[in-house]
Amino acid sequence: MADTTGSEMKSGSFMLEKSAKIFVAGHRGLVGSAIVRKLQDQGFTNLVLRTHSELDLTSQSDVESFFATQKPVYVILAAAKVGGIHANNTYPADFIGVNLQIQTNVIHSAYKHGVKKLLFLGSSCIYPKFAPQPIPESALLTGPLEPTNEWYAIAKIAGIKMCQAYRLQHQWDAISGMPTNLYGQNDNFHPENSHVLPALMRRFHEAKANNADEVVVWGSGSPLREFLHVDDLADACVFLMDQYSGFEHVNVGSGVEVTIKELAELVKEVVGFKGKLVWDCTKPDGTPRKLMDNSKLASLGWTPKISLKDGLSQTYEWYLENVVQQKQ
Ligand SMILES: NC(=O)C1=CN([C@@H]2O[C@H](COP(=O)(O)OP(=O)(O)OC[C@H]3O[C@@H](n4cnc5c(N)ncnc54)[C@H](OP(=O)(O)O)[C@@H]3O)[C@@H](O)[C@H]2O)C=CC1
Ligand SMILES: C[C@H]1O[C@H](OP(=O)(O)OP(=O)(O)OC[C@H]2O[C@@H](n3cnc4c(=O)[nH]c(N)nc43)[C@H](O)[C@@H]2O)[C@@H](O)[C@@H](O)C1=O
Repeated sequence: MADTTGSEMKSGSFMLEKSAKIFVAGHRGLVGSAIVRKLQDQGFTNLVLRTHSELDLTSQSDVESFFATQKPVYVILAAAKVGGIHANNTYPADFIGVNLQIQTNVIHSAYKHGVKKLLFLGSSCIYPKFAPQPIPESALLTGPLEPTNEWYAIAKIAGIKMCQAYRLQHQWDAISGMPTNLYGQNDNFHPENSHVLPALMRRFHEAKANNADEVVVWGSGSPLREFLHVDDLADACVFLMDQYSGFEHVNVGSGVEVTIKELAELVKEVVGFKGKLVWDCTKPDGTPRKLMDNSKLASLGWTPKISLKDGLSQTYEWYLENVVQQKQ
C-alpha cells in the first residue's frame, strides 16, 4: 500500500539491483551526468541513456515508444529546461511549456510501462517568495511565488503533484527531490543564461585572462543563496531511490547560505582575479533568501560532504581543463 501520509517507507532494494535497467533522463547535464557517475561508481551496470537528439522528451509518441521497447525498471528524471534568473525571466513560455511536456510524458509512460520507481527532481524555487526560513517541505503552496521564476516553479509543482496523484490513485512509487542551487562539473557556463556560480566563474576567469580592472555582478549582492555540489546531490538521489518511498517531496540542500556578495568574493579568490567588483542594480535580485530546511533528509540518514570552498576549487579545476583548454 502506498504511503500517503508523509511517513517514510524504507525499501532498500534499489542498491541490491545493480543490473536493473535504469533510465537516467538528461544524462549529459549537470545533474544527470553526476548521477551517472555515482551509479557507475556504485556498480550499476545497466544504464539506458539517450541524448536530446536521440530522444526528444517533449514528444509524447517518442517517449511512449521508448518506454514500450526499453522497459526500464527505474527512472531518474534529470532532463528539464533549466537556467538562471535571466533565462527564467526571458523565456517563461519555454520554462513552463517544455518542463510540463517532459515531465508529463516521462511520468505517465514510466507508470504505464511498469517502471518500479521514479525520482522526479524539482527545485527550491517551488516555495513562496517569502517562505519561512529555513523552508520546510510543508511551505509548498502557502504563498505567492517569486515572479522571476514562477513559470518554471509552476511546472515543478505540477511534477510533484503528478507523482503524488499517481501514488494515490495507482499505488505507484514516484518520489520527488527538491534540490537547492547546484554547481559542479558539466555546469552551463553561458554568460547570460546560466546560474550565478558558473556565470561568475567564467566572468572572473575571462577578466583575469584579459587583465581587466573590474567585473560586473548582477543585482545588489544582498540575496542569500544555498549552494550544494552536484556530487552531493547525486549521492542524495541514489540514497532516496534506495531509502525513501514517501508521498511528500524531500528537500536536498547543504544547509549553508551565503550572500551573492560573499559568493562573488569567494569565486574571485578561487579564480585569482585581483580587480574590483561593480554591481549592476538594473538586474533583478530574485528571491531575497531561500535556505531549505534539510532536517527531513538528515533524519532519514543523509547529509552532504563537500564544502563550498572545496567544491568551488574542484569546479574551477574542471572548468580550466574541460572548458578553457578545449577552446584553445
Ligand atoms: N542546476 C541547478 O542549480 C538546479 C537544477 N535542478 C533540477 O535538476 C534537473 C537537472 O538540471 P541540470 O542538470 O542543472 O540541467 P542541465 O541543463 O545541465 O541538463 C538538463 C538536461 O536535460 C536535457 N534535455 C532538456 N530538454 C530535453 C528534451 N526535450 N529532451 C531530452 N533531453 C532534454 C538537456 O539536453 P540538451 O542540453 O541537449 O538540451 C540536458 O542534458 C532539472 O530538473 C532541474 O530543474 C534543481 C535545482 C537546482
Ligand atoms: C536554482 C534556481 O535558480 C534560479 O533562481 P536564482 O537562485 O535566483 O538563480 P541565479 O543563480 O540565476 O541567481 C542568483 C542570484 O545571483 C545574482 N547574480 C549576480 N550575478 C549573476 C550572474 O552573472 N548570473 C546570474 N544568473 N545571476 C547573477 C542574481 O541576480 C540573483 O540574485 C531560478 O530561476 C531557477 O532556475 C532555480 O530553480
